[in-house]
Amino acid sequence: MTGGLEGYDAVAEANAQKSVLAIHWSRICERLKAEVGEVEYRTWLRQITVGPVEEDEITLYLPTRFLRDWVRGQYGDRLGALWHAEVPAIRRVELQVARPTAQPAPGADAQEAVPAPAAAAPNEPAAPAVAPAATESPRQAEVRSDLAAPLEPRFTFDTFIVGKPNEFAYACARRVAERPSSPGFNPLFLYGGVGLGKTHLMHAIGAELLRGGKVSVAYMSAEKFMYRFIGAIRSQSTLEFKDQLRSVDVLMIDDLQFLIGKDNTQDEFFHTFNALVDAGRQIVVSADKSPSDLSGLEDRLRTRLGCGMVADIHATTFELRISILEAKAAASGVVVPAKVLEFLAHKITSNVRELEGALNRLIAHANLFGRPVTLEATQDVLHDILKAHDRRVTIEEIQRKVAEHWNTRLTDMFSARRGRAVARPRQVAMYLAKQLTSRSYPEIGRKFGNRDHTTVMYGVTKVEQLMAQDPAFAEDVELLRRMLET
Ligand SMILES: Nc1ncnc2c1ncn2[C@@H]1O[C@H](COP(=O)(O)OP(=O)(O)OP(=O)(O)O)[C@@H](O)[C@H]1O
Repeated sequence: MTGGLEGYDAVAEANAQKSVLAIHWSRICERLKAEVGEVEYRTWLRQITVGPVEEDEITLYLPTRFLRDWVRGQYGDRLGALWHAEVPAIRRVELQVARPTAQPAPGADAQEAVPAPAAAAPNEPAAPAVAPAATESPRQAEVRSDLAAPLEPRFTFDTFIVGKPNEFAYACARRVAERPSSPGFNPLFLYGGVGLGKTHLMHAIGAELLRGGKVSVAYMSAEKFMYRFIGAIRSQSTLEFKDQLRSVDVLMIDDLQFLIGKDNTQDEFFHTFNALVDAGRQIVVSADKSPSDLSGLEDRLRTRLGCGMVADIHATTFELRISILEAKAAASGVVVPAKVLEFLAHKITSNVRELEGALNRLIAHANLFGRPVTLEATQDVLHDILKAHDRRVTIEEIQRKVAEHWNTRLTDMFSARRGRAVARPRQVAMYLAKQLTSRSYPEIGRKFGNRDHTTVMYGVTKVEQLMAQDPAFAEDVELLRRMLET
């Protein structure tokens, strides 16, 4: 944790450029996916990695000449236009062949990726040793953007509202941010239901640590961890991946429950975990359940996870919801009457993400039309969200009804089977889940056998397209919707 070495500025600048480009790139990828569809995207575009920008030209890398030529021929112009729209200073895209070392495109991670083959077991890398880049460069305050996701600037301790349900988790997070690797607090295990602030607290720890000193922080979801790991096996760079991970001061892994059933990745995580803790580095993990309730994780991992500090975040109380709404309304600069805040806090009790989403919509509406926020306007603008909350259709109910209707097995809603006979009803159930509940794409994905949110987005779009093309199919879906609504 030393710093101030020669070359620091250049490294810091390069890192800053990398993380800014990564943000632009992830937006471009979302657009590309929407334009060309998931399958095309995964076949041709997901392997692109972003290189440097020089003057008005950005370099993008592809792993083989064939892919490079294909992408250049089919998508070269579109890539150029999308980059220019994102970053007007970029006018040209240069496609080159290179082994990927930069951050791959979001979703580079096959959603239903085959776990690592036995021949490439995590602890027996077949690859030749690759020099660990991270340990060679001067250590500095950095988010390891080469390795992990950028931190969300909104998620700080200052913007986290503390109340009874989360005060213990908040205090533990603060303590870790102030004194990482303290005995009794390593690992810090945060758990609780969806949308209650686990990710927010993890990012806040990261932001605070970066503010305070020369420390390298890597935050990533467990899902990303797995895909990075699989990617490293495929590209025969597991040793490099391990070295990168083990060179950070603080490793934060979000939504650990994703690793349930992914034995090879669990194994790798376990070894990384031990190596880091033994070297006095801090680990922070979040999950939807406590370590002891995470059945499906290996016992030795659950035991180690529970060895430090375990802190839960409980469901919100009315008081906490009001405090959060007040703070967010005040930060927006739009006047939201107390009775509207109370109405929202009464109606939307599921989690903070939904509460925040509803308030944001009201604020956006007020800004757009320049009208004051009133209770009547709230009921009107949020009628779909409020209806979903009144009706309380669950995703499980939707899955059951859809499976019955198409005469498929309920388990196929969660299975990895992809044949059209099972995939289509699954997509319809995803579509109805999006329409009839206020769940987010990632939450829906989790309910469908831990699928990626992009799979859900693709499924929803597919059903919309089919409904537009095929009136009989549209009628079927509408019928199901009506049955579920009543
Ligand atoms: N106490 C809080 N104060 C302010 N904002 C909060 C609080 N709790 C949650 N939020 C906000 O709610 C949203 C969802 O929180 P977050 O993503 O941290 O949830 P999570 O527990 O990680 O959910 P998931 O299990 O889905 O990953 C974020 O925008 C976050 O800023």
